[in-house]
Amino acid sequence: MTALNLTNVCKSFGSVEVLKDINLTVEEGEFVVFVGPSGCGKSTLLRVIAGLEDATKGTVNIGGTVVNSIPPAKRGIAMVFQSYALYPHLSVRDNMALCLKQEKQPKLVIEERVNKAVRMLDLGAYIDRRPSDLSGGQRQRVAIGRAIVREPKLFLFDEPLSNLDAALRMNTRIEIAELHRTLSASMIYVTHDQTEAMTLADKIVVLRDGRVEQVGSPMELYNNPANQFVAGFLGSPAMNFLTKAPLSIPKNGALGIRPEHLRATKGGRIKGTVTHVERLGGDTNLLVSTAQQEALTVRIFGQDGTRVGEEIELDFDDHAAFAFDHEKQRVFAGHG
Ligand SMILES: Nc1ncnc2c1ncn2[C@@H]1O[C@H](COP(=O)(O)OP(=O)(O)OP(=O)(O)O)[C@@H](O)[C@H]1O
Repeated sequence: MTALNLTNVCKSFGSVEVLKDINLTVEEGEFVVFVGPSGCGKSTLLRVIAGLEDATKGTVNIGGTVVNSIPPAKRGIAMVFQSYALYPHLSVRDNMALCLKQEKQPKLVIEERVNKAVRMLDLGAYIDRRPSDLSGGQRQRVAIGRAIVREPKLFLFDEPLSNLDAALRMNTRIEIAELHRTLSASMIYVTHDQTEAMTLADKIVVLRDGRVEQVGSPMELYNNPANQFVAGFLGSPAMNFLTKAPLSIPKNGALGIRPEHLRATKGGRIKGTVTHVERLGGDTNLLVSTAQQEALTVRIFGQDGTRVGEEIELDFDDHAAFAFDHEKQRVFAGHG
């Protein structure tokens, strides 16, 4: 069954059109990530699905029911916010149980579901604490627990890791992936972080300026971007775009080459000077200024001894390069 179906969804605030004709399907059990630059409409789309905003046009169908006129609490969804949104005066247990109490669920059911979520999220030691006595990561786990106990048809996450530091982000990311495997639930997750998108998603939806640019599995989008925006958005360091000779480049277009596909080699077609070296341990990133004054990033083996100021010759396999036309769309003739 389909968990979510969006048909021609539009959303305007006054005269500003924020979502433009969004069509999207989320299959049951799928982990779908909305990704895109700040202001592209990710959160608004999630809020329209949740019912916190009304769609100006189009239909929102959750689990086979059109929910446009159904209030958020009755849509069978649970949302986890960046800000946790916990009740400060309630304990962890009561924060998690509150929604079920409001639904007038039997006491035994509440206890069972809360205990199960507590075990799943390893929150046993904190059950009687208030949110103010928890770390950011623990608070976010409580917020996730509060969503789990509702046993929703669809989980919605709005940048849930943004307030956590780098190490905790990675741990919590893994926990969310494990949770998805355990619950086999349908999940939609909003982030502007492409690492989160690549590592968590079954399916990534790349949004830009209120429109869907491309939908696909992480590696589909990485290996087969439909346009220059998607190509440049996914991948770290980002794809290089060359626009000047001596290479064969579409008229007024660009040639895209990922940093890991460039290699230093004598007689290479791209000549340049190393302007900066970033040693990350396992990898090293070289910033190179080409003879045509274009900046390139090259990812090489971490132990390489290249220094700033060195002359360098670079090359790549032609089949690893992507050609984009003057409208930034992918061109397949001759490349890719
Ligand atoms: N209530 C509102 N009234 C007017 N404009 C709004 C409202 N909510 C959002 N917008 C506008 O809609 C656009 C999309 O906002 P949204 O928060 O969905 O973007 P986002 O992709 O989630 O961005 P970010 O990654 O920065 O959170 C922005 O230009 C924003 O200013």
